[in-house]
Amino acid sequence: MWRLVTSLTALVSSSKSSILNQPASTLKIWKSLTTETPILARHGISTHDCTPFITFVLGGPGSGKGTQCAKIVETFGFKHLSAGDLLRREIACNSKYGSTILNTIKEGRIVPSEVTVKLIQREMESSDNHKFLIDGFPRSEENRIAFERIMGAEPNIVLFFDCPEEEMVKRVLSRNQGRVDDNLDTMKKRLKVFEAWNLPVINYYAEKGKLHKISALGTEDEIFEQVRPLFAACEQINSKTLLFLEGQ
Ligand SMILES: Nc1ncnc2c1ncn2[C@@H]1O[C@H](COP(=O)(O)OP(=O)(O)O)[C@@H](O)[C@H]1O
Ligand SMILES: Nc1ccn([C@H]2C[C@H](O)[C@@H](COP(=O)(O)OP(=O)(O)O)O2)c(=O)n1
Ligand SMILES: [Mg+2]
Repeated sequence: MWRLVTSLTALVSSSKSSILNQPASTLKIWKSLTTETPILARHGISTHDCTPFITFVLGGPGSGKGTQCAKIVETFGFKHLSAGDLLRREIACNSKYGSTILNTIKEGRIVPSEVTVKLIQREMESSDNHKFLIDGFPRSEENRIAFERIMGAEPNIVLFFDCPEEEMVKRVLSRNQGRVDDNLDTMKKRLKVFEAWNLPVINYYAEKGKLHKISALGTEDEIFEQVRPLFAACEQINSKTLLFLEGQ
């Protein structure tokens, strides 16, 4: 359950994290509680009042978004929603949008926002979890605005895996998952699309003070050590807030 808003300032400044490329004073996080406790009940806080905690996970193709999301899920219990996976599922089940999505993905372009947001919405609304990692979304300002309009929500934090193009190309070409877009031709187009459409979204969240830029070079574990402090800080807030409530 997600409810109170707490400032991370103290926690972040004591975490010695190098990933926070913004003043800690601008960082706000919603308190997360996954279970109803007597302490909460005494304070009139119910799990029915849930507001989701939303993390957008951005980065170029092959920057390691999916790999790091799996680690966040395993360590912090988030629900992982990969926009690309949801779209590929539509192709696989021959939905009415299937062939349009397939052609768009092959050409390295972005699927119309209405389609992608509806898929994300369906998953969020049917999930018992309230902590979401939305991976590979928003990929354009149009995506971002459609999400805000349809869901009436904004992300609490945004991760950006910053990776040199050369490394992204290398990783995508050796990904070996049988994806129709993992070839040099589509990859070149995807990199152009990333620069033209995704970078403005990244800049938007940087200006809003929500962006956490992470260097995507290094081993998977080294990269996760940059990610971990962010979510660990959220967990620390949970326990501190509970202790605070307990003292009331
Ligand atoms: N830190 C890393 N170093 C080397 N290869 C990586 C790293 N992280 C992920 N990979 C590999 O690179 C490929 C792309 O990673 P993936 O998580 O699918 O990226 P994205 O979701 O951003 O496209 C995968 O084959 C993955 O195993
Ligand atoms: N928000 C999104 C996310 C993905 N897509 C489409 C277009 C993308 O090139 C493909 C693949 O996305 P995916 O996030 O799975 O790709 P990477 O993991 O970054 O390689 O899906 C989209 O149209 N809109
Ligand atoms: Mg991915």
